[in-house]
Order: sequence, then C-alpha cells, then structure tokens
Amino acid sequence: MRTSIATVCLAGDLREKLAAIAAAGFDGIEIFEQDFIAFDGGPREVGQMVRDHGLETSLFQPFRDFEGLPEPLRSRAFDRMERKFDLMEELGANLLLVCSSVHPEALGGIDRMADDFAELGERAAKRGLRVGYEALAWGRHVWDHRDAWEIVRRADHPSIGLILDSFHTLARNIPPDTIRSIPGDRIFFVQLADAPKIEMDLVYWSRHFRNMPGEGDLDVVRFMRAVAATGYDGPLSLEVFNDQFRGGSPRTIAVDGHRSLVYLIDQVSRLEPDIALSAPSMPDRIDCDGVAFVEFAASEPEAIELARLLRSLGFRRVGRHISKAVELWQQGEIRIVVNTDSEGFAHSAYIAHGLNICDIGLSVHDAEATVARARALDAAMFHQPVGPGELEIPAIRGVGGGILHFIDRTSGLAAVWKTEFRPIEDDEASSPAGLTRIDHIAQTMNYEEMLTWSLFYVSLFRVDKQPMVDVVDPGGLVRSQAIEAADGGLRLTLNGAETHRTFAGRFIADSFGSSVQHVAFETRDIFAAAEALAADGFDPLPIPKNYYDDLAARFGLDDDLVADLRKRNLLYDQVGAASFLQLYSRPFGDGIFFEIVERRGGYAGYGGPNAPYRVAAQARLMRHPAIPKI
Ligand SMILES: O=C(O)c1ccc(O)c(O)c1
Ligand SMILES: [Mg+2]
Repeated sequence: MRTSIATVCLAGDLREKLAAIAAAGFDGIEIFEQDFIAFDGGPREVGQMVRDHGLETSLFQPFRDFEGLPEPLRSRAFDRMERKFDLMEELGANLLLVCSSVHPEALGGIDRMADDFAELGERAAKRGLRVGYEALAWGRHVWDHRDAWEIVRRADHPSIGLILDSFHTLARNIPPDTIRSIPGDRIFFVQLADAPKIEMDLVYWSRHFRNMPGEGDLDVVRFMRAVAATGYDGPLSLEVFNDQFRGGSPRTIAVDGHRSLVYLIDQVSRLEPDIALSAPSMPDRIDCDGVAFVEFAASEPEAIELARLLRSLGFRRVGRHISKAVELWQQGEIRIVVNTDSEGFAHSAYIAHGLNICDIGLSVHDAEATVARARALDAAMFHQPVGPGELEIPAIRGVGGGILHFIDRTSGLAAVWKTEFRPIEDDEASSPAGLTRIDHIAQTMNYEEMLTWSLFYVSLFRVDKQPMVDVVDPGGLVRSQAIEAADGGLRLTLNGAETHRTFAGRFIADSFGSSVQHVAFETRDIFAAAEALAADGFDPLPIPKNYYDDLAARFGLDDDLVADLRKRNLLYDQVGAASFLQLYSRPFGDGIFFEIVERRGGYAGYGGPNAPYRVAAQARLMRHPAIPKI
C-alpha cells in the first residue's frame, strides 16, 4: 500500500507541509495547485524538494472545467491544459486530476465529453503523462462516479483513467458497491476523506468539513472494500479540506492522517481476507477490560491534602513503593497511585502541569500486542529506566503527553502491586464506601484535539464513539464525546473546550495542557455510599434547590426520593426504565474532581442533561476565593 496526502490538508507553506508529510511516513503527495502558485520557488525546485524528502508527486490537481465545452472555450481549455502539462513536466508529476465541469456553458453529452478525453489522452500520451477524471458531487453534468467511469470507458485511451474520491460518492449516497464492477487498472487514483453527517450544501460541506477516514460518519470502509475488490493497487491518498486542520499543527494532522490510512487498510484487510492488500500486519483492535490505576503527580503538601480527600471517599493507603516516593491507595478494584518522587516522568509532569493525573493504567488481554498495534498506528512509545525490582510495563504517550500503561494477566504484569509495593497498615483507616471500579475517565482538551484523540482510541481499542453532546457552561460551550467498549469495560469521555472561559477551558489553561480532569467511580448503592462518605467528612459539590424542583417536575419523582437526592447533593437522570445517579466532589488543584455514579437498569450514558448544572456549580466554587487550592 502506498500512502499519499494532498498538500491542501495541512497548514503552513509548501516547505512546512512537505516536512510534516515526510515525517509522518507518507510515500507521496498530491500537489494542490494553489499551494504551488503561492510558493516562492519554481516547479523544478518544488520537484526537487519533494524528492529530497523521499516523497513522490503522485498527483497534480485540480484542473477544472475541461470537458463538454463549445468552441472557442473548448480550444481555450486545451491550451490551458498544455500549459499545465509543461508545469507537470518540470515538477516531475505524471498524473493530473480533472474534476467534472461546473462551467455554466458546459454542454454535457456523454460522447462529446468522451471525445474530449480521447483527444486529451493523445496529447497527454505524447508527453508521457496520464489524466484521471473525477466526478465532483456538484458537477454540472457529471456528479456520479458511474457517469465519470462511462466517459472514461468510452474515451478508451490508455492515458485516461478514473479517479475516485470517497467523499463525492458517499456524500451523494451513491452505493459504493457499484465500484466493484470497474476494472482496477482503469482506476488511476483513489482519494479518501470522511465527514461528519450534517445537512448542508454539498460544496460547503466538502470544502470545510471533511475529515480523516474514521473521524467522521461516512462509510469509508465500505467504499475502500469496494475499491480493493477491483484490484486497484495505486496510492491511497487523503484529500481532506477542513478549516480546523488548515489552521492546526501540520505535524499532528499528518500523523492523524497516516494513522487513519493504516487503520482503514487494517479494517479492510480483516473484512476482505481474500483480497491481497499489502497491509502492515498488526494485532486486531485491543480489548480493554477497564482502568487498572490512575496516577497523580503531586508535591508533598498536595499529597497530604489528596490523602485527606481520598480518605473521605473511603480509600485506604495500602502500599508504599519499594524505592520511590510513591503510595498506593485502594478501594474495591480502584487503585490510585500518588507519586511525589523527585525524579522520573511524574516529577517532570508535575513541574510542567502542577498537581495532575500523569499516568493511566489500562487492563488489557495482552500488553505486548497492545504496544505492537500502537506502534503500527504511529503512537509515540514511552520508556523510562526501570529500577531494581521493578517490572518493565509497556507504555505509550496519550492525551497531553500523559502516559498510558498496559497491564495484562498473562505476562505477570498484574503482579506489579505485589512486586513493586510493600503493604502498609493504614493508620487512619476510613470505612470503605462501596466504590467498586472506575466507571469512566474524562479527559479535557482543546476542541481541536478531539478528532486526534478519538481516532487514537478508536483505532487502537475495540471501542466506539458515541454522538457528540454539547454541554453549556456559563463561560461557553464544551463538547463531550464518549468513547466506550460495548461491554462498558472501558469508558472514556473526551471533553473539548472551545474557550478558556469555561470550567474545562480554565483547567487546560491553568494546568498548561490537556489531561484527565475527572475520574468517576462506580458504586452499586449511591445512597449508602453518600452516607458513608458523609460520616468520613466528604464535602460534596453543592447543587442548588432549583435543580431538585425541576427534577421533580421533569420525571414526576416522588417527594421522598427528591428529598433524599437533595439531602446528599445527588444528580439524577432517567431514560426509559434506566436511571443514573451522580455525586461530585468539589474541584481541587486546577479544577480536577471525582464523581461517583450508580447505573441502574443498564443506563448507558453519562448524565449529559445534568452536565450544565454540575458545571455551573463547579464554576461557582472555582471563582469563590474562600475555596483553597490544594
Ligand atoms: O472542492 C473542489 O473543487 C475539489 C477539487 C478537487 C477535488 O479532488 C475535490 O475532491 C474537490
Ligand atoms: Mg477529490
């Protein structure tokens, strides 16, 4: 599989784009004409730059409004074409994309258009060049790849072929399986893009909202399966027009793009085992059972405050690391590591961010396989020197440069708690509150990072994205996207802040980067938990009376239940026969907090309807000067 990406996908000038594309591991590029015209170097220089990066120019594009024109416009189009052929020769590009005409005077007529392409084929062949024809979804006469194919078929010239673009086919709901009957050697090039399903004008949707395969809602896998079935073995090229990507980090977007292609090919080769695809071999998406631990990086005074909070939540200090200033807290299957060491990753994370969750441990079936898949998907590996008596636990970089460790049963890594920690009898033990496991982890990030991280998780683990939820914060909007395994083993929420005025946005600004903002613990009896916590001095997030009055009205709950909820500052949601109860801690540090949840009757969500009220309560507290920052 040869991978390619259009220069139009990325921010920067041509030089910066090429550097990012080469670093991300692509084999080739599509030179978008605008990028070339804007560049202050000639075509030979650009051609050399591309080759110096070890890249090939797999396509030059677009050439517009070519086919079906009356004279004298027709001759003019051919003259224009000869100029572009000159340019391509200097660039060292031998394939040109012609997109279907939108010219108001284009006449249409399938044979007329085929004749134009037949003549074009003669001219291209003289130069040793080839031309591919792409149906734009909004073309004047041709907007369907089947019509474009018919024109190419009738042009019947070896230098004229078809170009497919997943966006144009899928955006118009053209069944992608119609591609299966096209001969693979007549397809000259394949462009790939996904997009979120939003009702809007096709041109606007295409030019502003495309995203990488797997980041949107189109069935790019189905499209690619059909392409693979034709025997096509040319480049797979990303052509993604996206306003956010054009203003983003070219390196990050290029890495996301490469990951999306590797993931797409991996999916297609699993679904079409009989089609030989030169796909990199890697383990299948990883099953994750849940969160094995979260690790805080803290100063010693903060660790003392955190200990107080953990105790009030019913946790016990159960272990001390054999050689480092690291303590282990536990309740049920929940493990919280508090690291105050003055060396190592946690310490550098502390210096960069202050008190923060710098490391998440995930329970997987096979840690080595997880890392192998992560590596194939271009994830950044993480290594840290291992001290005497410590286990080498595989790890990669995740959100905000934080670490993801992988713990499995089969390799003995799960013994880390016994191997690296000495048990301690907690002197001030509190009574357990019945918190059993980590229900979910919420990572707060800038809105622009959400696609990057959802692709990261979805390509690595067997998890699915849930629909995006908008949370109204008093300071602006926060978007929340859950990513979860079908069995609920792993549940993550990605929260994207658009401004720094929101509670989430302030967290990013104050802690200098994206990271875990909250951890939710599961309980099977939240009323009992709340009572036990109250006895241990837990101070919940106060929820205003208005909320409970509305709750009673909305769900018709009986007065006793509403009174009990209010007494404990619990939040409530209900969907059909399922319900959800939530209890929040007060925020600490730069806005980190804990949540306790009880899911009843298979409740599958995250209490989205309550989020605006919870956020308002938190924002109120964070503004309040009397609240100490620990
Ligand atoms: O938006 C466009 O005009 C445009 C141009 C060239 C393409 O390959 C394409 O898919 C769209
Ligand atoms: Mg295209």
